[in-house]
Amino acid sequence: MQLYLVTDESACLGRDMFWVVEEAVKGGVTMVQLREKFLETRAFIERAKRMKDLLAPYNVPLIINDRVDVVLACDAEGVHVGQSDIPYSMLKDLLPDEKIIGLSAENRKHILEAETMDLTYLAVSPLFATHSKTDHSEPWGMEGLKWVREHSKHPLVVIGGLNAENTKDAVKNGADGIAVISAICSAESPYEAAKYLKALIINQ
Ligand SMILES: Cc1ncc(COP(=O)(O)OP(=O)(O)O)c(N)n1
Ligand SMILES: Cc1ncsc1CCOP(=O)(O)O
Ligand SMILES: [Mg+2]
Repeated sequence: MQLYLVTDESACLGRDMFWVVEEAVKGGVTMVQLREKFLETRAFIERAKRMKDLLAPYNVPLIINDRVDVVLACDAEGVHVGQSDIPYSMLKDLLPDEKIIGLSAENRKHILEAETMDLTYLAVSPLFATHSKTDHSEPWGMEGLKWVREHSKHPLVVIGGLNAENTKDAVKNGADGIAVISAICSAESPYEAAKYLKALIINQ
């Protein structure tokens, strides 16, 4: 979870997304989320299976955005859901106990509600404004992250506008993991970008 890559084919500058992901994993990415907002179900499953085969030799877990059916169909390691997605209580019934569950929290109420949940991580979303998600809510900012760290028992992932300039600060203020789309997918070298971010996280 330390360095978490969220995929977005449109952010990959015309390069093959699987190539981008493999370079990023070689550079130090520790978890990958397949985020497909427009694919039909069968194409999503096929892509998820291919991604799982790519990640397995590196022991990097595959997380599926939004879709429990796709998690089950390709035996991915887990799911990431937001506040408008399938509710946590249903997820717990549908998924085997060992699956990773990540949940987005967009405000203080979400953080407090999550205290009774058995989550693998809670995403502070978004930390900063970003063009990679058009419908995001009001950013938490660094002060917001400090508040979350004081009030949540969960491992925290930050997402939204994370890059080489602000990663160290986010970790200092309570982030256990940094999740990115553009800082890796749109980097000239996804390998070097991941390596650099990973070093910032480890040596903070
Ligand atoms: C690691 C991580 N954090 C937050 C999100 C956002 O999830 P959500 O609010 O459900 O929005 P969509 O990604 O589904 O558009 C995420 N995907 N990953
Ligand atoms: C999927 C998602 N959820 C909250 S912000 C975001 C996009 C993060 O993209 P970037 O790392 O390019 O800011
Ligand atoms: Mg969602």
